[in-house]
Amino acid sequence: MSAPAYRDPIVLDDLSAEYPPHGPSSGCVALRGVSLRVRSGEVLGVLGESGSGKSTLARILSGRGTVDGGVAPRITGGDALVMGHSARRLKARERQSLTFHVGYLRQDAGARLDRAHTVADLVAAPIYERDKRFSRREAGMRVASMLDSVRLPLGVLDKYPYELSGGQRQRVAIAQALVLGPQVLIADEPTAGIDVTVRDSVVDLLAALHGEHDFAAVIVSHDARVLRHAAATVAVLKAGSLVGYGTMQDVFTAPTHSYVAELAEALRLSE
Ligand SMILES: Nc1ncnc2c1ncn2[C@@H]1O[C@H](COP(=O)(O)OP(=O)(O)OP(=O)(O)O)[C@@H](O)[C@H]1O
Repeated sequence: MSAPAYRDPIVLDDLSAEYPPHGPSSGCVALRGVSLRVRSGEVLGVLGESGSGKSTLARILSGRGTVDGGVAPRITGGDALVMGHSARRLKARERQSLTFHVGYLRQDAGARLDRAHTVADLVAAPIYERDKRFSRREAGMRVASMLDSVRLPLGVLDKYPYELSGGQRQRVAIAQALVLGPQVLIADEPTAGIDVTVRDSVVDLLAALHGEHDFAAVIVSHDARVLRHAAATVAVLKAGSLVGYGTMQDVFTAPTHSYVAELAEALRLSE
């Protein structure tokens, strides 16, 4: 299940994607000719208003296809290469390899943790999904070390999601996304739904984990302030098109689109 040779973990080449018509839904173009790349160890922030295509992009990059049994986005033009795998032509075996190497923190991940399982079982789940006979002892050690990484006490191991705060649940979800030691992390709105007082600590945690584990990451947010400390480069989407791309500094000091100028102004006001 090794990945093909590649230079940059993520390369988007003129990527267009849409949701095909489904039942009463008439379908929708979600991404329009997006090109960008994420280099090894780089953190890219993806910004955009609601409906701009951020989650669609995250979903495609994660290699997971559909979530919640909904319609999966279909690539209609260009391609996304993730660790050398073409998202457009992903075979089942390649998908397995990709999902092993790419951690995915889906939108509302903390809130969606299965209430019927303890933290220990939830964080270990990706390990046993891969290998049912994996050593319990080794998995336990890995889970404990992940909890430590996400700054949670071992006392939460036997707790259920409903016994934790929103911020703690999100940390459990982050531990789950990282337990297989991915080379790429895709985090979709990691601070959404979390109390404003702990929002910064979740972003700081992601930045610290990135420093410790050196994965490449794509962090999606509708809020530029969330990305300010975590991402060096940023891609701004508007109605599925890329309207800003480069270092945070370049994108916001010389905006090339009125929407990016609005974001830059909001950032300045929040300083
Ligand atoms: N399963 C789906 N079926 C049909 N259309 C969809 C589906 N999911 C998203 N869309 C549409 O695709 C477009 C992009 O949606 P997407 O969820 O990627 O946006 P987003 O930027 O992540 O928004 P938000 O910040 O609200 O999560 C929107 O117009 C949305 O209505």
